[in-house]
Amino acid sequence: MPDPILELDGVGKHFGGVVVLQDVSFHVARGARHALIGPNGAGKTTLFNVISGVFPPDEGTVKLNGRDLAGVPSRRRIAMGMARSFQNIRLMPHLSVVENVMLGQHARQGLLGQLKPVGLLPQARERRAALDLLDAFGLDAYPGQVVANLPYGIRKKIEVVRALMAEPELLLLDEPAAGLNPTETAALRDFLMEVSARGVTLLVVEHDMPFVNSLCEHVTVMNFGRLIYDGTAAGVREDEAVLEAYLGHRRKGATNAA
Ligand SMILES: Nc1ncnc2c1ncn2[C@@H]1O[C@H](COP(=O)(O)OP(=O)(O)OP(=O)(O)O)[C@@H](O)[C@H]1O
Repeated sequence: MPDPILELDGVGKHFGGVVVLQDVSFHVARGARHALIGPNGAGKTTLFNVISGVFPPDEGTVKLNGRDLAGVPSRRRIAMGMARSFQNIRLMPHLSVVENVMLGQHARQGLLGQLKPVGLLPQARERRAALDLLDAFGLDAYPGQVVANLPYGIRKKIEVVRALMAEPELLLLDEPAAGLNPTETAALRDFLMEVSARGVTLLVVEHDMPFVNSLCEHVTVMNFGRLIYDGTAAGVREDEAVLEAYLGHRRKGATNAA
């Protein structure tokens, strides 16, 4: 791959005696919309935690823009260009939309966890940047509204916009379509296409396969902590190891012991 933004090489992780990730190696191309899929318990969230620096791998390396991230804490990774939005929305429900988006700037500075809402809310420049971002993504109807009062699909978009305040080159999205109805899912897909068109690389963990197929051109599949497929989204539908992982299909001629 000519210009990877993210490189994983031989990543392993165990919790006590349980091996959760084993020899995971793949690259994410700069500018890609790349999905990471696999059955429940395959290790996807654990891998996201290793990539974003929640905990270190036991083996292997993770590189961002060619730089080894060993020992680099999460907040520093954000400053280096990596942002993450979580499966369960982590917006502050009692704050307004624009205030929540402004907090994304503090995430870049490593302050999100230390902020006391309202009292330390920052300045006009950051408010302007947040408003511009909301405007750019068609969310200009919402800045003053309290997040708790908004539909789930809109809150999902706001969470992504907040992550964009950190001006990431690489955005990690953990099950962005979970809990959305089909209309909201389609709107989120269009929204993420727009984010991608602005040059942000997307790495997306997702169970919703129609959503994956309509958003991502590259798919990596994990099963039992190992990588079983890494290639085009079109090819994944034909791959026997993937079919077997999801559906329990047996290859022709395979024995029960195989
Ligand atoms: N802190 C931990 N301690 C022990 N085991 C863990 C820990 N975190 C995850 N695991 C185990 O690691 C395996 C992989 O979990 P992980 O959450 O990464 O999978 P996943 O692919 O994200 O699953 P899902 O699609 O259900 O979210 C599971 O068997 C899980 O029980």
